[in-house]
Amino acid sequence: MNPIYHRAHFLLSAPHINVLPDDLGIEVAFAGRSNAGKSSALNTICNQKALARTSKTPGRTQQINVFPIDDTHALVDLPGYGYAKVPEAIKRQWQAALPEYLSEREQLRGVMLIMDVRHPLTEFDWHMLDWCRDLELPLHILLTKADKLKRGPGMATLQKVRSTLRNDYPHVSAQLFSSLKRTGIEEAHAQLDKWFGFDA
Ligand SMILES: Nc1nc2c(ncn2[C@@H]2O[C@H](COP(=O)(O)OP(=O)(O)OP(=O)(O)O)[C@@H](O)[C@H]2O)c(=O)[nH]1
Repeated sequence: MNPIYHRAHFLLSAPHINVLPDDLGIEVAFAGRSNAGKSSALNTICNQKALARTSKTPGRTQQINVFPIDDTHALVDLPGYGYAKVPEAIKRQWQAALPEYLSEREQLRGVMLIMDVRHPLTEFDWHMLDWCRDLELPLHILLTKADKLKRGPGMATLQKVRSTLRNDYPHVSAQLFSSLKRTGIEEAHAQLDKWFGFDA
């Protein structure tokens, strides 16, 4: 487990990718369908209770939140996707901005895609998978809320996701995760270490 992630701290919320600062160094983005458990996963990975606000009300994460770890490495929390109460115009704006961010953000090294293990590979997830594949951007799936399933069904879901993606999505890896039980943290840290170059 790499304690460097415990140093993550909130820097800013950006309403649009155009106003993100350019000098963040290497960046890893966290994406996910609204309510998948993205904020909780970020908090767990960074060992902080309220780094990214978690909420039982889906969709509170409507801005791009930036959490530097140090001067040259940052975690970026992208808005939760698919929240019903967000006005259509904002949804459309974000739908257009997301692929733009993925394609134009030069310092972006990888994407952590958070899925609820009970509802993996939603329509939004497939868009993310396709965009990242087209850009040859590595993507790692956290199948979170794994505590909601027994070990057998959890492992079966993981194997199913891996085998579904194996042939057509070579830049994708996947793991089980639980913020509640704090499982899968080491594996998630190892993936981040790789992207940030902390494993060298
Ligand atoms: N059992 C269990 N519940 C979880 C886990 N992670 C998140 N939750 C719950 O799922 C709900 C949504 O979690 P959040 O982390 O706020 O989800 P989010 O994806 O950031 O949601 P948005 O703000 O809409 O983007 C909350 O009620 C959490 O307590 C987990 O690992 N296990």
